[in-house]
Amino acid sequence: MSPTGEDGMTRRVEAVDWSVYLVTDSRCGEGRPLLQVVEAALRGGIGVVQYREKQAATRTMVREAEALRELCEAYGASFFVNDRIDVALAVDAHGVHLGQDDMPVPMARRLLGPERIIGVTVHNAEEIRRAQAQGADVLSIAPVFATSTKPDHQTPLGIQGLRKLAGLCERPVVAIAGITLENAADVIRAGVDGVCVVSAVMAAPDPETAARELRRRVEEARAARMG
Ligand SMILES: Cc1ncc(COP(=O)(O)OP(=O)(O)O)c(N)n1
Ligand SMILES: Cc1ncsc1CCOP(=O)(O)O
Ligand SMILES: [Mg+2]
Repeated sequence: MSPTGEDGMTRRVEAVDWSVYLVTDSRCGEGRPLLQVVEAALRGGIGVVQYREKQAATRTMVREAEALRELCEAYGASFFVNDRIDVALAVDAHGVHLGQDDMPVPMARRLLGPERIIGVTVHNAEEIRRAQAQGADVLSIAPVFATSTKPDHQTPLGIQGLRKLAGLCERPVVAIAGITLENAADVIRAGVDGVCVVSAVMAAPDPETAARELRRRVEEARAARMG
């Protein structure tokens, strides 16, 4: 399959730009419409958007997810749905993101087919080994730092813990939790391909500038890492 589908969206995992990965949370947008905040973030250079909505009715979710998928398409970004394989399929998302309590990867693969991307949250070496063996396409190491955005998170790994786990990953790998403009470069230097953020962009007074500045710091840190 070509990196870009007929609709202009990037479909192959190798072609996804993981640098700055926005996970949405409608409670973090300071009352602003979700689409408005995400569009500003896309203008600032977000490469991946994940629709993460825990409470809404399914009808609301498919409406919002479809609108976000179209927006991502317009900006050449990739679009994922958190947890909900049915919603991902209904709106033709690039893929889904699954945690350790969500649909197991082999079952998700049967439902999604070979071409949609499956991302998996990993907290330790055993989860990395299993996710890779089961064919996850991208790993998200969590939690790097403490965050109030997901209060039920596990004990934070810190930069040293992140570095150890990132070294075990043979697939694209990102990191999440408590990532801000101030620590994004340290996270990239620990060996991941991108940073995932909720509040650093969703709650920023100016989400476009926040996304642009995050991207600049990620690119600088990656360039320095490569020497
Ligand atoms: C990119 C990314 N990484 C981690 C998570 C968390 O997934 P999960 O552990 O299933 O928790 P919920 O987000 O479902 O509460 C994520 N969503 N995205
Ligand atoms: C979805 C998710 N999974 C682990 S932490 C987290 C939330 C991260 O939010 P923030 O970027 O605001 O710390
Ligand atoms: Mg989940």
